[in-house]
Amino acid sequence: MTKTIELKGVQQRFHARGTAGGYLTAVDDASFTLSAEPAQVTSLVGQSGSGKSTIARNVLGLQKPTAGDVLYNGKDIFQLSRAEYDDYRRNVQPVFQDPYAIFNPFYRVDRVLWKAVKKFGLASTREAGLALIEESLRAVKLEPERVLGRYPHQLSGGQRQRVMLARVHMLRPAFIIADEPVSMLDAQVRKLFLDILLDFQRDHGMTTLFITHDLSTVYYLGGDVMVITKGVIVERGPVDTVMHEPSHPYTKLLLDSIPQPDPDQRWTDRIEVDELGEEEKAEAKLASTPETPVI
Ligand SMILES: Nc1ncnc2c1ncn2[C@@H]1O[C@H](COP(=O)(O)OP(=O)(O)OP(=O)(O)O)[C@@H](O)[C@H]1O
Repeated sequence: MTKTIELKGVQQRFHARGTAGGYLTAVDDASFTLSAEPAQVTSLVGQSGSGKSTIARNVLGLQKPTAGDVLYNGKDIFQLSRAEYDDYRRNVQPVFQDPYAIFNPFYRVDRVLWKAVKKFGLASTREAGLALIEESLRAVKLEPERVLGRYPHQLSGGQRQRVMLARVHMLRPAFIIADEPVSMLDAQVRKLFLDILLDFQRDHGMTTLFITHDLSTVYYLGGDVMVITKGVIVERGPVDTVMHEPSHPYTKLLLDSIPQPDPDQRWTDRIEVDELGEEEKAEAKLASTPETPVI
């Protein structure tokens, strides 16, 4: 059976002071399906505060939607049996913007890889485990001898991100949920990271939900795109079609806001953020206690 992740009418509300009704609708009636076969890249693009990370958290089971369903292979992820849950945890892997939050600064980076080997029983001997770790580090263009034995602060942001990709490579999940994974990386390392994701799709059949505010990254990845604004997915389709023939005014606005390298054509347009002020949004976010994702 083809593995699937399906969102059906997902709505996420948060309590927020100073808003109409005392709550904020971060995601409204979101529905889409990700399928493991054929492997695909689907991007979710929208401005800051549009609800992208909330959808990622819903898909990863870190946030239970106020309404609607998140289904894994047709079953509600919040009601999986033990065996189904284990399968889901192995096959739906996150990659976040800042992997620094996931590494424990007191342990060498090896630990995150060895934990995956042990937790998911990937090797029966230490030698086999090490061979697997080294193979996966090489698959993400890292030299094992330059990474193993180091502490997180001794690696660059791009190297830390790729250690997380090495972990994904070891697990071979059906799905990667990548939430702004390249927004802290420079252009060259960003391209390297995106190429690795495309390799994973082509060579290992991994399907990625790629969350970003950056249309040029979406364009590079290809595949399908969903455009989200104010919690609502307003447009979706193949990247080429959406980019060249956008049908929703918001998509047109996003496209118009891409800076032009032509000095005679300066970037002057601003994108208006939604009706909540930035301060209110920041306050609403602060009011909640962020959970540290456990992987
Ligand atoms: N736990 C929470 N409690 C209250 N409000 C929240 C919570 N999480 C998110 N929000 C609010 O929901 C809205 C959507 O936030 P979300 O983080 O999903 O947006 P985003 O598109 O990922 O933005 P960014 O790109 O800046 O991360 C924002 O207005 C945010 O302040």
